[in-house]
Amino acid sequence: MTELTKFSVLCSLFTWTQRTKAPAKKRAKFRKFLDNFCTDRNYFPAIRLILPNLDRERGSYGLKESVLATSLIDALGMAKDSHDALRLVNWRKGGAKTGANAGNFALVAAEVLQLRQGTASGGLTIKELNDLLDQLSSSENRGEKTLVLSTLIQKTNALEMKWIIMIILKDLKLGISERSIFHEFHPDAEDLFNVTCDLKLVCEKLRDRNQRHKRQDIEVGKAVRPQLAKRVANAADAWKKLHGKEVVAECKFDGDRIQIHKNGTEIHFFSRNFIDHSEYAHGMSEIIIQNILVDRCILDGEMLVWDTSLNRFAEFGSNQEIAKAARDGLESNRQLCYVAFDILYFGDTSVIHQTLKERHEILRKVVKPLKGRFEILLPNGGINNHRSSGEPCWSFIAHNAEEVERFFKETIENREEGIVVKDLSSKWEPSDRSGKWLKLKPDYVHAGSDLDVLIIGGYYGSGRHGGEVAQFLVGLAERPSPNTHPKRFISLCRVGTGLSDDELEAVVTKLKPYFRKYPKTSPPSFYQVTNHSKERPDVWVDSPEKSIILSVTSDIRTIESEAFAAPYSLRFPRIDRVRYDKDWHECLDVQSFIELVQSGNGTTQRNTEYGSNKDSKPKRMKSSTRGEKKNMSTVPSHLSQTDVSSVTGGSLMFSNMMFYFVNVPPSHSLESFHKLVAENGGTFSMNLNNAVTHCVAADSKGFKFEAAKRRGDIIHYTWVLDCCAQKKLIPLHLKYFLFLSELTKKKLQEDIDEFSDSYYLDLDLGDIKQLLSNINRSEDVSTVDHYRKKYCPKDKWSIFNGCSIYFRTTMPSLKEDWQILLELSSKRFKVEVLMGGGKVTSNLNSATHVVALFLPSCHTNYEDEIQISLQLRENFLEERGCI
Ligand SMILES: Nc1ncnc2c1ncn2[C@@H]1O[C@H](COP(=O)(O)OP(=O)(O)OP(=O)(O)O)[C@@H](O)[C@H]1O
Repeated sequence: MTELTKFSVLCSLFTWTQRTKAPAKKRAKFRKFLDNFCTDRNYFPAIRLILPNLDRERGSYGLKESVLATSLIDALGMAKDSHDALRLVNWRKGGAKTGANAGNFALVAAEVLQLRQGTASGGLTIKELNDLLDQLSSSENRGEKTLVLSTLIQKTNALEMKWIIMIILKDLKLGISERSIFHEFHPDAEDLFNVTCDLKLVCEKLRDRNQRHKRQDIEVGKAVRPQLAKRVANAADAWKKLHGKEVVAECKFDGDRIQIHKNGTEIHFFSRNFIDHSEYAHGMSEIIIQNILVDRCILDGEMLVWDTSLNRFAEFGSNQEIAKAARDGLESNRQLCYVAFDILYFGDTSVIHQTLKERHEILRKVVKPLKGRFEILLPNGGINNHRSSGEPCWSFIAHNAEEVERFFKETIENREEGIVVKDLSSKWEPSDRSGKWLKLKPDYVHAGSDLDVLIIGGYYGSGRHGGEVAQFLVGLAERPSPNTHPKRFISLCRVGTGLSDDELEAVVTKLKPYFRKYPKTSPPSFYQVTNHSKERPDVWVDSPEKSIILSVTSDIRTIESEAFAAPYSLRFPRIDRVRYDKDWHECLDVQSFIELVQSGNGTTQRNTEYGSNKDSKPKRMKSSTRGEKKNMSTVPSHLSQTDVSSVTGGSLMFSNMMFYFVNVPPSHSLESFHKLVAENGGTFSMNLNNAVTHCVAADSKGFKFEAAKRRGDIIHYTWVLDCCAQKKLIPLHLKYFLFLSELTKKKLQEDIDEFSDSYYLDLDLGDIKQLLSNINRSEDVSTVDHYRKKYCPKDKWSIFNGCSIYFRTTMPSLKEDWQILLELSSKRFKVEVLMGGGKVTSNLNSATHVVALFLPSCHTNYEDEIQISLQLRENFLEERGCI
């Protein structure tokens, strides 16, 4: 009898399975357990404890490690500040005693429990345990949960309690896959589970291992394990894999994968983990009922949020918030929107065995789309119909790899997550990831030196990294006043991946002396942080000037962040490398970060165009839970609009043009350019958006420049100045381009050489200078240096190589004729310097040497000085082997 079997038997099976390496032996032992202890073939009570993550009969326990720790402390009646209580709370770090177990909550708990529970089994049966776990999941507050936990503690020993904790945390770490357990249980178990997601049903229907089960089709009301996509490296790869097939390429929407089951007025919203998300019902059920034209149906798709004011999908992460707002009847310009990309069932038949092409046709007939609320994704029609012309479409039939590649690029430029390429002749198969759907996502963006962040805190790891800091809280600098170092750092994100174990250890070892714990409510004052639990590190770096810079990369998209103090956080951040070569104060500042996010993020750009009546603020920044962010300006000073209200009109030469200044030369301010543009009838944007017609820059460096390059041509700022000086629109000769896009290059291929030099346009001296300065000469310079060193190491033609010499020739109260003499002699010296490969400079600041010339005219003391300076000169020449 399964239910009367002692839980200790199951514990022995767990312990044995965990220790045994050979998969076959593990499976054999599991079979033995089923045959010997489940003689009544009532398998579910035991199997739900073996595969707790698949059991949907019991609701969630609402107990993750930290709540479980405090509940156990109460259940055991321990003082909160006792040594063992702290070990439970700090389970990731562990204590001296827990060393090896740090990072594994169940093991740390078992150590603590061992001292209190002893080793004798409490004799709990499988039925009693299941009843108590039912109580635990249905109890509504922590007090009730604590009572159930204390009953469990009374009826078990430490070993049994350890396994119960693992069941509650839904991860037994047995080292045997779900698939092996299913296969050993019954050859059809996995298939049946995939189409029903119902463990109880699987256990009940497949009691006889020798009796095969007729392949079951999907049913309305029972979640199906979703078909998945396989990742490919690039469009060519995708094309190769689907060779000869008819292929549809679709945008990869970034929301929650949701299966909608409609049965009359009964609607379910099943997630990938087959949880029914009833919170979507308030915002969506009515729409689903009215716009699905059949009574029974299963749709596959993505739940997203549509922003009606921006007319686009909102960034990932707001589904729950908007679902709650819909439930509470709150007005908002954002609403839930379901995008159906497939149909699995309609009427009274499953259609997963039909081809995708056929399913698309069914989808078209069955769903009446509603803009921004309920969309269908079809290559011809559906959501594609309301994209404005010029915008990339959401889905299309691809004819070659180049088309897929272009679509992928457009989608990424539009800041979507990626694309999914599908075989139109394929069936829909539950849980399949064999390659009928291929996903293409952008690689991490290598921000290079631009995304340099400072480590400000550390989190203890779990498992292999238990007991040591394994992740970091990183921050950006608050922009310091000129010529000073930053004084405060603003939390940006938590990052843990990217470093090898050795690299991680090296960083942690270096920082260890500066790791300090601070009370939860008062973190170090030099960090601006939130009180969000996700952010709170286990230790802080208590002196930023001792900390280390990390270069991080991330998915190209950022997210608005409530957890961290910076207005945006990074999505899927990774450590690119540790920047031991950089000082702590060389960390990126938050305003530059905002600038680079906004320069590349379509969702934040619409309202920032000069001349529009719209609100000119960039995207609203969410306030943190405790309002720390309120003190920070949402619009950094360099992003705030230039006030051009007082500008009086000049020409209209820039009319119909919108300028975006990537950067400006030090000699000019951004405002001055904005004013020039406005004076001449143009408009400007603070961000790089689709309306910008002219991207202008002074310098081809930086993240913003890279972002602008991805979009197209970049013009040198001198063009704007030249137009204004000549009061006419000068043709955009090639010399005015700082960067030419491939498209423009192609167009101009017949007119220019590799350095963008025109074959037939006449150039003046200024043009040539400009052209030369556009050429990256670093390689040429190093080649010249190489030959100079090789062939004339101490030659008189290169004695002044590398010197930049400033001549002081003016002297106060010098007679005119003496002054002429002095200048004549300095001329000779200057020629000498030039002949020796040096430079003469008139800028004292850039000089490597200063030469003062004196004449024995008005003051006798000068004679001494002449002697000294001549002597100096001789020494100098001698040093260089000239004398
Ligand atoms: N047009 C689409 N077709 C299929 N899946 C889509 C589409 N748009 C968005 N998706 C999402 O992409 C997922 C498919 O990718 P995959 O199967 O690899 O899921 P994943 O493991 O969650 O991957 P990722 O982390 O890349 O989203 C689906 O689960 C779904 O949520």
